[in-house]
Amino acid sequence: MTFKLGLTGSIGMGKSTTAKLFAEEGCDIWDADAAVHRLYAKGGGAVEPMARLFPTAIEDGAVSRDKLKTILKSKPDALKDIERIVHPLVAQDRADFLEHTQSEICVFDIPLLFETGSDKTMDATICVSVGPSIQKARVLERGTMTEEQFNVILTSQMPDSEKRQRADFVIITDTLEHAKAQVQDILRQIRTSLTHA
Ligand SMILES: CC(C)(COP(=O)(O)OP(=O)(O)OC[C@H]1O[C@@H](n2cnc3c(N)ncnc32)[C@H](O)[C@@H]1O)[C@@H](O)C(=O)NCCC(=O)NCCS
Ligand SMILES: Nc1ncnc2c1ncn2[C@@H]1O[C@H](COP(=O)(O)OP(=O)(O)OP(=O)(O)O)[C@@H](O)[C@H]1O
Repeated sequence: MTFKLGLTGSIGMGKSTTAKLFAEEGCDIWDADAAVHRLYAKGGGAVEPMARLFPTAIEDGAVSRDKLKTILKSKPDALKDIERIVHPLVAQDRADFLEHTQSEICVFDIPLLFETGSDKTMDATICVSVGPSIQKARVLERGTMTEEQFNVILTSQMPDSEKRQRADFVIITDTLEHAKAQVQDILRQIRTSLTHA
């Protein structure tokens, strides 16, 4: 039996970075954002249904994120329609991964873990968090989003404070060394609970 550890956190809080730390400790990782990238790519499962609803978002047989962001700029509500197409396909990708993993502890990096109710399918949950000014600076430093786009995403997510309250564990992502120590401590606790189960 695989122990399923759900990893979440608001935009730019350090999910991918923390997931890599778990991978370094030997955990298999499933990444919801990476699944969306596969689904949007040429030949991916989301291309056809997205083309039906958002024909202008298709470029060279793939879903263009830039085009989607342009659509969202004039129509923020379109995010809900995108989610209705994408989320069931993402759920299928996750089920396929779970069927094939051999890992004792798997980490599921899911930005919308609590919003979609996926937390209920996990054995434990983690929220990564850091102060709001560091969060915003880190996202804008990447240069892939404007402040306006950052705000659209942020307001569509559950507030950080609520995620932290709901999660079984919180990892503060202020430095890599601190995050690594917290990852190792969580794994120690889970492994101890598994050997005593
Ligand atoms: C809005 C889009 C075009 C922005 O693309 P872009 O490449 O600039 O950003 P990226 O995909 O890396 O997302 C950055 C972060 O935004 C957050 N985010 C993305 N989609 C959503 C959403 N529907 N609701 C809330 N937050 C979201 C996540 O924290 C994510 O890690 C893209 O995220 C998208 O198509 N989202 C819809 C699919 C979805 O719901 N994905 C979430 C994981 S299942
Ligand atoms: N523990 C940490 N110490 C220092 N910097 C960190 C830490 N964790 C993440 N960062 C930095 O914060 C930024 C965002 O991290 P990351 O991409 O892991 O976040 P994310 O939550 O996966 O983002 P998104 O929600 O956009 O997918 C990156 O520049 C990363 O280097």
